[in-house]
Amino acid sequence: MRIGIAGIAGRMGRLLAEEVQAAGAILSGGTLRPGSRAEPPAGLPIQPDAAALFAASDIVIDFTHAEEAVPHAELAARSATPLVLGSSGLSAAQERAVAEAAQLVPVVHAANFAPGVNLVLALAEKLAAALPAEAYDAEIVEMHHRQKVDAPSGTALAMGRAVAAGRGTTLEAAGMESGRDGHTGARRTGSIGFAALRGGQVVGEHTLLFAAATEHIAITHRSFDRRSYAVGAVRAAQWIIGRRPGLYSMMDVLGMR
Ligand SMILES: NC(=O)C1=CN([C@@H]2O[C@H](COP(=O)(O)OP(=O)(O)OC[C@H]3O[C@@H](n4cnc5c(N)ncnc54)[C@H](OP(=O)(O)O)[C@@H]3O)[C@@H](O)[C@H]2O)C=CC1
Ligand SMILES: O=C(O)C1=N[C@H](C(=O)O)C[C@H](O)C1
Repeated sequence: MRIGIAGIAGRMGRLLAEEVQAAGAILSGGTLRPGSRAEPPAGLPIQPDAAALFAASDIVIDFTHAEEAVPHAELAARSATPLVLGSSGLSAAQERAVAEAAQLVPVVHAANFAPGVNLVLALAEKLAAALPAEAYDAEIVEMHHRQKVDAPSGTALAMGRAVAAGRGTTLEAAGMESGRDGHTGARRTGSIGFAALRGGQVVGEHTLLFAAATEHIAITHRSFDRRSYAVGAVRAAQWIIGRRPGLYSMMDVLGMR
């Protein structure tokens, strides 16, 4: 199996290259951002552009940037090359375009490829179904390294969606309260709150709180090593081969639904 890696010089790209090789797959190459000054990992094949990467690969893994998600999904559909997509911060229109491409080619898009986070997402939905939204306010706090460019994190949004699903609604309908500042007014019942911290080299921390008048429940997931994401993404790449076109999640890969 030939696996290609978009953004091979990135924090995730480098680890993905190692994990593809550790899994015994062939690393068909990687791409750099046009004009990039980043040093690619020594000895790894660099493709001139994304089209060449897709042509040389049986599967492509993309952990780059939201802006690349749609062009990469379209290339995947055109070349019938399954895609494992990890980038976060996609707009609603970008999410829709990826879903459209996934009608033609299998795509795994996950906010977080670490197995533990996916268990937390399942738990979040169950807790939200059991705890009345009128009494238990759902708040999500996340912290990441100072280089992260999008907020709230994709994982925090996935937690919000899981809570909304448990309450029989959507995140959009429930309402997001994000980045509170100034005279915000009182919290709206049923809305889902988000707070994003950035600093140092925190790999990724997420806490989901259900806060009521007399008690609160908190579930925290902490990632200490990006390798758990890379191992999960390579597992998704091995799983996706031979699947029907469609948009899959890490829950599908882990057999959790
Ligand atoms: N789903 C998951 O489990 C996880 C998802 N992520 C997500 O993966 C993405 C990448 O994270 P990370 O590896 O930390 O980021 P980095 O900035 O370290 O790496 C991004 C790589 O993509 C390249 N790139 C290509 N096109 C673009 C573009 N348009 N804008 C910016 N970079 C581009 C960069 O090139 P250059 O080197 O020239 O800048 C770089 O090599 C993020 O969206 C992050 O949120 C991260 C970890 C886990
Ligand atoms: O940018 C990161 O680093 C991470 N991004 C993902 C997200 O936005 O949730 C996953 C993980 O938290 C690390």
